[in-house]
Amino acid sequence: MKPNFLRNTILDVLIRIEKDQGFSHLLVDHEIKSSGLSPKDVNLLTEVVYGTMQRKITLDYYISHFVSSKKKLDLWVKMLLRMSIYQMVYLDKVPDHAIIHESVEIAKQRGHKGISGFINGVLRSVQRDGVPNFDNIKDEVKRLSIETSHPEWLVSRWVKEYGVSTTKEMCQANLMKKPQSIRIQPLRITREEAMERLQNQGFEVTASPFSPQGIIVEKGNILSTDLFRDGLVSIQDQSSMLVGEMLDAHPQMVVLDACSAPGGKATHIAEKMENQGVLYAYDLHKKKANLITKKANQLGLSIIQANQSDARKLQEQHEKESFDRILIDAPCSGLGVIRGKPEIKYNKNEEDVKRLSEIQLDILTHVAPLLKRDGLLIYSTCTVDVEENEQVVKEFLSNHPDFQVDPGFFEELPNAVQNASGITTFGLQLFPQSYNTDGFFLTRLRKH
Ligand SMILES: C[S@@+](CC[C@H](N)C(=O)[O-])C[C@H]1O[C@@H](n2cnc3c(N)ncnc32)[C@H](O)[C@@H]1O
Repeated sequence: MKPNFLRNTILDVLIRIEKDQGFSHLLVDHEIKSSGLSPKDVNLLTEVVYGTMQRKITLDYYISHFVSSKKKLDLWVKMLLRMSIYQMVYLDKVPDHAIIHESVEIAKQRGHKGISGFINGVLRSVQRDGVPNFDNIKDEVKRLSIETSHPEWLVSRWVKEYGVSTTKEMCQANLMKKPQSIRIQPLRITREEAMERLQNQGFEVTASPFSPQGIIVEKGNILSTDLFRDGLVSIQDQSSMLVGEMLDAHPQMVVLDACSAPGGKATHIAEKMENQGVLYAYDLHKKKANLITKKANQLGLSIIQANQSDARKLQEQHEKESFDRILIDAPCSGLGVIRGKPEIKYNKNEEDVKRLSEIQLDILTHVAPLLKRDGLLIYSTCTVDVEENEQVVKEFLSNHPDFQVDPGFFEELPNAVQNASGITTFGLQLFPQSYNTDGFFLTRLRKH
């Protein structure tokens, strides 16, 4: 292996995420599979890549105290400073002098002597003086933006939508790790048996209060287990499990999942239907639609018919009022899943939110006629934003007097979320800080 291989790899991944606006989880997964790193190095790579991405704005604030704003930094130099300062401030695994030494070596390999001297100077100043605090930033939104590394437009928007204290908690929660959760395939294994088998393999697990199929995995890598390999469990955030729980799908029903890939919720619904009936699952992209079939096969679920289609054109293939249940898990800005995909907070903007809310309403409007009378439709997103969630539902209802938010929805929510702070007349907004889940919105509409 080349000298400083691990840190050079981390630097390359960070540069690619920034330059190509790549997804951190895909790039990290690719690197883990192809680089032959040891489990210990994989942990450090994951921690430093995600941590540096999560704290980008804060790290740039620190850097601005040691480097004149007039100095133009190459991307790799900026990234090397960010990842080095991240390790010095937030991790205690490696001593500062070792971090500085390695960073200077990398700078020598990639640049000229002046650059390695510059890196050495900045990092030694950080080591000597420590990083600045945020006390002198008087504007609250700006301070929160820099302290928790969320862009100012987003902090300001959340403050308007949810108030200062919820926003503060949300921004801070977005910097924390979230436990993984899994869902058992109940036609193959019980929750008790799965928990026992995992405990026997050294996992720390607890039963999810969101779903009788859910298990929270506090510690351990589920991907390496036979349970996962053999399709007895699948990975799913607890918030997403609420969809399958609340759709109230039964065996022999005809169900539509209009925006379905990669099929996490479709497979849950098929499990609820005990693999009897039919579940049509569509996605705009053919490649993604294939993922649904793959997942269904892994879990031994044969009632899912996955195909490519634009949800807005499904009336060309299906009769009006032909579905007992419909799920619209709409494309969204993803502001609820920042913990797992930190680049989202930097790549999205207010125009994206507006554009997506128009698409969401359009999909809802075109799919709604397919629902039978007295049927149920769930609208959900993995975002935290009023315009994409409550406003879309409000607008849809104002144009569709034959639909209402199903009062039974609120009554049937699991006890754990009965008093959630995000409940409004339009549905349930889960905040990441409330139950240590993704940020997620769902509501259930009934057609009369
Ligand atoms: C939030 S994801 C769905 C996640 C999925 N329900 C699950 O649980 O695995 C939204 C999906 O909608 C798809 N999509 C976007 N626009 C669409 C459209 N007009 N019609 C159908 N699918 C669409 C995207 O490709 C994406 O896979």
